[in-house]
Amino acid sequence: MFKTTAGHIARMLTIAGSDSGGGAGIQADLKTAHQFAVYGMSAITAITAQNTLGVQGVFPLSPDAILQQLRSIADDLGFDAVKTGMLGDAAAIYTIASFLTERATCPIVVDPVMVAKGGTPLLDPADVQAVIEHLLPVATIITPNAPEASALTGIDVQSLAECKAAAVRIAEHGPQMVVVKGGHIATDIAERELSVDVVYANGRFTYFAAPRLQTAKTHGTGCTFSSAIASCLARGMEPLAAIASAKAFIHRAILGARNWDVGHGHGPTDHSVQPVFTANIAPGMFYLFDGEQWLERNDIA
Ligand SMILES: Nc1ncnc2c1ncn2[C@@H]1O[C@H](COP(=O)(O)OP(=O)(O)O)[C@@H](O)[C@H]1O
Ligand SMILES: Cc1ncc(COP(=O)(O)O)c(N)n1
Repeated sequence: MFKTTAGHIARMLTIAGSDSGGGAGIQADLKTAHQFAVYGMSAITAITAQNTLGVQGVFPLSPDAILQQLRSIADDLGFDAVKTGMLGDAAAIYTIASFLTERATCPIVVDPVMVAKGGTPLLDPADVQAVIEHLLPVATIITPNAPEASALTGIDVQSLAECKAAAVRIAEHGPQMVVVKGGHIATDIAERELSVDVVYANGRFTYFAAPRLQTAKTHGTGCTFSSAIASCLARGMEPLAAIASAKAFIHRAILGARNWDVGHGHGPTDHSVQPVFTANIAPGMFYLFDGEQWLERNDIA
């Protein structure tokens, strides 16, 4: 059931690429919004011919085609949160950032997508500067993975300490909150292999950890995570609670699809798992998700 407040239905807009394989991009974003009982809309930036083995083709849409979609949505439907994913090139990034500056009065989650899981570039490294100059200043929350945090800062991000250093550097460009995701780095804490997402805002770090799941079925994890954050923000949740819910959701989604037989490579996650809504998240703490709930575990940090 959609969450309504006096007839208002929470609405989330994704500005991203299409994944023909259905596991990442706008397909992941809309499935995620639906699972959070949020009304999802999309402005498509590029069409990819893609499956779990890799990306076979990329067909970008013109900045004008992107802008017309955005105007159609803004002129009629409106939105309570925006998420951006794969954007194409510097011209598309500039068009989208200008639109958001003029027309968005809601939270904006930027997932700075650069490379697909199989290794295909989805953004030319020459266009990273456009992300820094135009997109970071409009972002409420930015969610780079470790290689993206490296590309945005020049810091070789391979450890928790480097995640923290990169987060501080990225925040200097304007986003209110930075989440450096831990999917790509091995973090052993108290003899447990964890996937730790580091959040930085207002000079403080908050940590969201979950056991690292041993599986290659992680296609679309970043898309799913960022659209879950945007969906929670659209529902009016606080940013840290939104990130906790999103991390719990992606953990359950990876777990849910571990025995799936969809595709022969990096398989998709299970977007039909149940969201976890968490209210009591305090800044500056270390949280561990046990599959059901968030536990405050400053003892293991
Ligand atoms: N093997 C894993 N086990 C548990 N959580 C994971 C795993 N891989 C990724 N995640 C989580 O999925 C989300 C996306 O992370 P990541 O894979 O780093 O992003 P991206 O898809 O952009 O590369 C993060 O919350 C991360 O902690
Ligand atoms: C259209 C599109 N957008 C984004 C990704 C990145 O996927 P991931 O979430 O696994 O980083 C992708 N593979 N395809």
